[in-house]
Amino acid sequence: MATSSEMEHGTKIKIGILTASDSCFEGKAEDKSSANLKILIEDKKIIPGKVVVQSCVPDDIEQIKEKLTIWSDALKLDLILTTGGTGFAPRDVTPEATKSILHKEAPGMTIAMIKASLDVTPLAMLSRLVCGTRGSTLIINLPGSKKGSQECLEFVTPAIPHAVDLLQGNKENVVTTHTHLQAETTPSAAPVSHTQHHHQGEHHHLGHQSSVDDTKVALRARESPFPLITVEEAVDMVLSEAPVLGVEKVFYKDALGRILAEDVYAKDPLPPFPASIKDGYAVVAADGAGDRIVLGDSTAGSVPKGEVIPGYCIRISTGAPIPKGADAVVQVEDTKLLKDADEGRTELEISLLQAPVIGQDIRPVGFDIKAGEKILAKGIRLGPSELGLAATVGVVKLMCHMFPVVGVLSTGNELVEPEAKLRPGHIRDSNRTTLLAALKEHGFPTVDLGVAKDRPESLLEHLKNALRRTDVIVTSGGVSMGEKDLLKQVLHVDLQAHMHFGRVFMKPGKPTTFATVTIDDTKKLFFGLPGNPVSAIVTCNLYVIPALNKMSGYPNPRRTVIKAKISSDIQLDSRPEYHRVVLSWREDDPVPWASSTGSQISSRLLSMCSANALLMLPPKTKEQKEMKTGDVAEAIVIGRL
Ligand SMILES: Nc1nc2c(c(=O)[nH]1)N[C@H]1C(S)=C(S)[C@@H](COP(=O)(O)OP(=O)(O)OC[C@H]3O[C@@H](n4cnc5c(N)ncnc54)[C@H](O)[C@@H]3O)O[C@H]1N2
Ligand code: MOO
Ligand SMILES: [Mg+2]
Repeated sequence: MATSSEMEHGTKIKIGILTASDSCFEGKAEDKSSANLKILIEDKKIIPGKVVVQSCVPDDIEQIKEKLTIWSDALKLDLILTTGGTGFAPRDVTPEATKSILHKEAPGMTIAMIKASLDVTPLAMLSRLVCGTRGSTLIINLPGSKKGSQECLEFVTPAIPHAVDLLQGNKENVVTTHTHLQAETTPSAAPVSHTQHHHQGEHHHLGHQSSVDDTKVALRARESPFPLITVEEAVDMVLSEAPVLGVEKVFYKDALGRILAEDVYAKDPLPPFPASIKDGYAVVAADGAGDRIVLGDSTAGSVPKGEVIPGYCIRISTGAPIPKGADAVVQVEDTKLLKDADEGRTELEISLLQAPVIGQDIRPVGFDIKAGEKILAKGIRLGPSELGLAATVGVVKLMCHMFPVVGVLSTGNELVEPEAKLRPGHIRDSNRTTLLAALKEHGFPTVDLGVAKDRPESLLEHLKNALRRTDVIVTSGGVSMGEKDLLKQVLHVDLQAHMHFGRVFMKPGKPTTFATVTIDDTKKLFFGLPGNPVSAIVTCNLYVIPALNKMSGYPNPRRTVIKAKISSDIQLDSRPEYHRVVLSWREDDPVPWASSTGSQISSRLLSMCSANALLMLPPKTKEQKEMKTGDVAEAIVIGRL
């Protein structure tokens, strides 16, 4: 459901992907990067184009040059992406090969990739990516790794359609882009209306001027302008704003976790032929107990030859078709061997120990599923057995609700990548990892939007990029009262977002923010979660997951709430608390017991470790200051029980 940049651009960019790698060429390594780039372009539509050619060459300067030249001059591709061969290894020669065939270099694109990559890893300093044009073809070197190539491509995608327009001489598109750019960068420009906004939506990624003034720190608000609402009010608001997404046909193998949008009927009956329920002998029941001559066999997957007549039987396996003439199956345990031949290779005669009953151990046609029967109802979630049922009846394309694409953005000048060296004053970004994993665990497609700095321009740039690529944006940090907490202002002032709430009476998660923006008649949801690691994941569970459930078509998108007993006394907080607990069952007690994960300070992610529920504790009152061991409270289930 993410915005299709194809619609914005109108033309399809012809793209080639060239992998330069000795090991991939020799088949010693899998070329994951080029496959991923193709998915990004054709499925995720990050560029309005089509991959028309893909090839892998060794790290050989002549072979790389040859491909680039033919693809530019003969195939007249609009864009060539190379992946691999850009590092410091002796065989890495992609930049040299590229440079030697370019007519003009485009260092700005290289700088854009390196600048943004440096926020991800200091090793980006070693990048040697070259970009430029040959004739009307734009050539971009990307790193060899899947992650690196994806990130770098994403960093330059905002400029690609315009670059192609310029190279192709698409005057109309070029003029529109310039006009919008000028409008966007005029300092006195009034805040855009919704109509203007969605018009600008086509190219808004080309300028990131923010109207938020973050310089007058002394004059910042000393009180939050947002009313403190209850969690119930907040959840209701989120659910009433979240739209149920449209439907699409999904291949059954890709439909796990989707909500079915139309009933599914069986075309054929199951079993499609009368089938045996047991391994034994197909017989004529009226013949009674006693001896039978074995005529042959019927095993699953074959069509039995011959007909069973009184005095005879056919050996049969579970699931095999019942042969003509037979009306009962007698399991092998109820028979005795009378005569065999060829040292037991042939069964000649057996005896039935009991008289069979007509129809015994036979599944008639349509016993499990009748032809035309409704087997899956609209609104159900497609789990393993539902997909199996679709497979059984041969319905391989299922009409399902779309999944929302969810982007996760961290904000904060203090954040570094987990793999980077910790510098003074910095901490590692954990929220992005936690939130992306939580969303993935629920089956939603995610986009890692990286880290924005606590600056209006950086926030705006990241949010605009996110708006193009996702249906729902989940950010963490920057929503409270600090001088660097600018997210609410950027949403409101620069993006004209409708701010539904900005504070909730809860612990953790008080500054949780929810806003919506409508672009091209499509509503995008923003969840500005608080930066404290526990606050972020608790509020993701409380607000984001139900919203995504609703968007995906769940008839009941709310979280599951059960009752639990408290394992030890808990002091109540002045705010309603969502206390992290591990629920487990004790012998002879049907109600689970909730044991606290320890200190509940919202910076302590350890308090989420192993927690499978959030115990909903009421705020402290004069009358009640604590809850006692054995008291019952409600708990939101957030993990495996
Ligand atoms: N004057 C007030 N100060 C604060 C209030 C308040 O009402 N008045 N609310 C407090 C509450 S409650 C919370 S929760 C936090 C929320 O703060 P922000 O959402 O503005 O988040 P930051 O200030 O950016 O960060 C808070 C904290 O979390 C750390 N952090 C941020 N992002 C990450 C990340 N991706 N991974 C790991 N840790 C992260 C950050 O370094 C800070 O320590 O505000 C209180 N203040
Ligand atoms: O509401 Mo904050 O999330 O306590 O730390
Ligand atoms: Mg803050």
